Amino acid sequence: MKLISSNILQQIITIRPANSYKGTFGRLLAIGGNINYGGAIIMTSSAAVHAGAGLVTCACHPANLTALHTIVPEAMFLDYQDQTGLSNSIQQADVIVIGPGLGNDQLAAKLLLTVLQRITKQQQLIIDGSALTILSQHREWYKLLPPQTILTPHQMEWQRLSDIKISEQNNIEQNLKMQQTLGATVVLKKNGTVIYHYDQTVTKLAIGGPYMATGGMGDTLAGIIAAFLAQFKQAATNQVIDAAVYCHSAIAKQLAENNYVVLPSAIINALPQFMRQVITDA
Ligand SMILES: NC(=O)C1=CN([C@@H]2O[C@H](COP(=O)(O)OP(=O)(O)OC[C@H]3O[C@@H](n4cnc5c(N)ncnc54)[C@H](OP(=O)(O)O)[C@@H]3O)[C@@H](O)[C@H]2O)[C@@H](O)CC1
Ligand SMILES: Nc1ncnc2c1ncn2[C@@H]1O[C@H](COP(=O)(O)OP(=O)(O)O)[C@@H](O)[C@H]1O
Ligand SMILES: [Mg+2]
Repeated sequence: MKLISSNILQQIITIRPANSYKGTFGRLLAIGGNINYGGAIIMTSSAAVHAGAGLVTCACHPANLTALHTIVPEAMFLDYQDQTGLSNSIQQADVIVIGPGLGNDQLAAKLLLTVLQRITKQQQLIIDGSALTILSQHREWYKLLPPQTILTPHQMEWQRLSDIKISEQNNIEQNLKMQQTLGATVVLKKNGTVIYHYDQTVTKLAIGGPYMATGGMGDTLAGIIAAFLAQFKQAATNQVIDAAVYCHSAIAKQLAENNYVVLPSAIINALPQFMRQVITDA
């Protein structure tokens, strides 16, 4: 198991080519945000915009439209009940993230199945939050996961998916076995997040802390991972994921020097400056 070092940031976050446009940095579709959990998908979308994704569409319950456009007008809106609109957006996306605030009703399950059935090998999929819980309740869908899928469970979500109890989740071999069964990358989020990559390499995060224990922190991470995958296409996927996970906690750590608790929104706001600093320091 290899510790992720700060060098990963300089390796992945590079100067943007002059000859570029928004399409160069990826089309991202974020699906989630039911009537109760709109904040989750808004944080995911906002994190993705601030982390540099070229074009972000947020598919959620229409009750969240005004809040979405107030907080992050750069993001486009789609009613997640609009089947034609969703089909088109799925087709156009380079990266899809599904789950933050999606909830666990019939519509939510239908949305996840639609994505699993329509996604192609050229696109990348991140499954987070409620969509992980839904997946654990439909284990016959495990075989539908495209090989490049990234799962970002917290410990209870991992227990639901894998039947590995939280108390046994330090057992790397057991986690790796389940990761192989799923054929996906697993970002097992906790104090000392461990990433079980698709090729069975295992990396560990040694930064971050309890100042991050706030609702929305994982929703924000999902947006950062998605944005990094959407724009840093020249680099190896394993490293792009490690860089996104490191970046999220490195910003939190920096903010925690002056803040008792670090809000996900504060991490989001700090992203552009932090990423610029990485280039200056390189
Ligand atoms: N502003 C918004 O809109 C927000 C919306 N959100 C959205 O809500 C949806 C549900 O996601 P969720 O994570 O809140 O609930 P769930 O999956 O039931 O897990 C909680 C259960 O697991 C247990 N537990 C044990 N260990 C744990 C661990 N290490 N980390 C976490 N939990 C742990 C825990 O134990 P307890 O605390 O009760 O002891 C409890 O029984 C999802 O779509 C998400 O995106 C949130 O992001 C918040 C902000
Ligand atoms: N004590 C802690 N130390 C380090 N990281 C933490 C701690 N508590 C929470 N985190 C981080 O915060 C995030 C929480 O994710 P998650 O539970 O999915 O949040 P939410 O669903 O509310 O957005 C993860 O990235 C996790 O590693
Ligand atoms: Mg979560």
